[in-house]
Amino acid sequence: MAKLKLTSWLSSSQPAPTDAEKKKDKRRSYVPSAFARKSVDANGVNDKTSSVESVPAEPPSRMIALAQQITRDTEKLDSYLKANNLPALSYNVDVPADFPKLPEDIARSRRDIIQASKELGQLAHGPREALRWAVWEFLDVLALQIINHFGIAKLFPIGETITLKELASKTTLDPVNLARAIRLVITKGIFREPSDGVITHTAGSRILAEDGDMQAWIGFNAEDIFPASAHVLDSVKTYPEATQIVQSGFCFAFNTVNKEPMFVTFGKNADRARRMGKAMVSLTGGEGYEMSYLIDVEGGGYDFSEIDAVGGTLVDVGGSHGFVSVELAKKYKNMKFVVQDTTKTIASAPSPVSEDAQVADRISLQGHDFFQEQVVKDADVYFFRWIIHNYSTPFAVKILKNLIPALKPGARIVINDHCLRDAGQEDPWDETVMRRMDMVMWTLLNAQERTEAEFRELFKAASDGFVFKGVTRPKNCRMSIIEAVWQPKEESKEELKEESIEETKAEPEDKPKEEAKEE
Ligand SMILES: C[S@@+](CC[C@H](N)C(=O)[O-])C[C@H]1O[C@@H](n2cnc3c(N)ncnc32)[C@H](O)[C@@H]1O
Repeated sequence: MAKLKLTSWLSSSQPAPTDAEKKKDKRRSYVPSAFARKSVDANGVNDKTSSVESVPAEPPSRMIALAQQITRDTEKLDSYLKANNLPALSYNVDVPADFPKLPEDIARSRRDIIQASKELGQLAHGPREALRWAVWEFLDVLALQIINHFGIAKLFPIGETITLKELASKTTLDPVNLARAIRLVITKGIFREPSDGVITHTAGSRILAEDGDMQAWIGFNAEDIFPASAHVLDSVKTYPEATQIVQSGFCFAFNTVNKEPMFVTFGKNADRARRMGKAMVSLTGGEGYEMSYLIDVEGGGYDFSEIDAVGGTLVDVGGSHGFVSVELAKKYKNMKFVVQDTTKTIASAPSPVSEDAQVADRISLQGHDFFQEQVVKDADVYFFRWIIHNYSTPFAVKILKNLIPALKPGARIVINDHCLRDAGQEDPWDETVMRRMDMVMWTLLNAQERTEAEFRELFKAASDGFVFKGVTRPKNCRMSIIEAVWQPKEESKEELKEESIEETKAEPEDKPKEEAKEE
């Protein structure tokens, strides 16, 4: 097995790494950086994300500054809503579930309100009490898990009331237990109790009642990720290097350690697999993840027009049912697409893949395991969306290496994933979401989100023939576009090809091939 060429944070002046340290290094290409915020004010707040104006003489306290900012931004948002005949914001059952697309400055105000009010609340709690109760947030998830699992929101009509007793009679839940769970979610604006023991809907409970994808999102998070997250500690205590997909918190939670990865477990349970699929639909339809960001070139999406002009081919590796390729094919009328996924996933894809024959005729679907050598030779683009973040470094490197025998000079590798910025450099809410996603990857798959430097290292570890082009990110989108181009030194391609084939036979330790076979 060829050695991974990863930058080590242990400089040569330091003692030689132990075996355990070497194993840890395999997981991620560690890039020292990041804990120092670039621009922090005297109160420890990142001034890049705060639009509080400084007053030269005697600055207001942080709390006052935050409160003033909240007032200013709230007035701005409220005026915009009024000017556009949009309903005032409330928990009322009839308010729209989503904001319309807002102009940039109003969207900025909205984000600042969210962040500033969170910070103000923290300050008002004080450090000790804020910490004490931060760790109890999992209990909110528990209550939501119960409410969602038993479909409580669907049990009585929107706009009507129901007694807790009657509501309980429609479930197998004990009325006292139902009341306990429902009264905790009420503190989050989900349902309301206008009089003792009488429940009615809010906008939040209405979504829970009507949005099947949101039910799946909550179910997947509360019933799969939540128990799995409670076992990450077991997993890292047992396997500190945390690189193997069959040794994740998920595997510990569901008794599949060293047996099968999560994808295989889900492949054996149609309901769970469907729930995860719908949860992904909910996520990718949500703010910051819409597919339009990839397509909209003016907004920073990827420009495939050169490839389209020559009728080139894009391979959508791990492309599920091909919905990304379908959207691309609608915009690029000459390109061809090969969507690859596990045989099981491909078998369940809609046929035709699109109602539009001009689109469908240019898209073919193919069962292919990306832990095997790439079978589509000389394509122009190999595209990975939401794939590389599912794997720790040894696996991700292997996926890239498996491309090499198929690559022609100039072939592009385009990854569409999160790309983490240095700590404190992201919009605070986006940073929270992206770092939580990083924890989800760890929990489920011993995988990770990556920084630009880590993506660069990943390509470098796979082969020097990959020339890293960099990372772009469409405005307001959380996902980035990471690109490398295959430009091998003449003599190295054969060598790399042999190396890749050898590694397909040998590594990584937990036999990823089984994953694709069973899926
Ligand atoms: C998170 S989904 C991403 C799907 C799609 N690219 C998207 O943007 O939504 C990961 C996909 O990888 C597929 N997959 C998992 N293991 C695979 C393997 N070994 N070979 C090919 N596809 C695989 C799964 O079936 C799933 O469709």
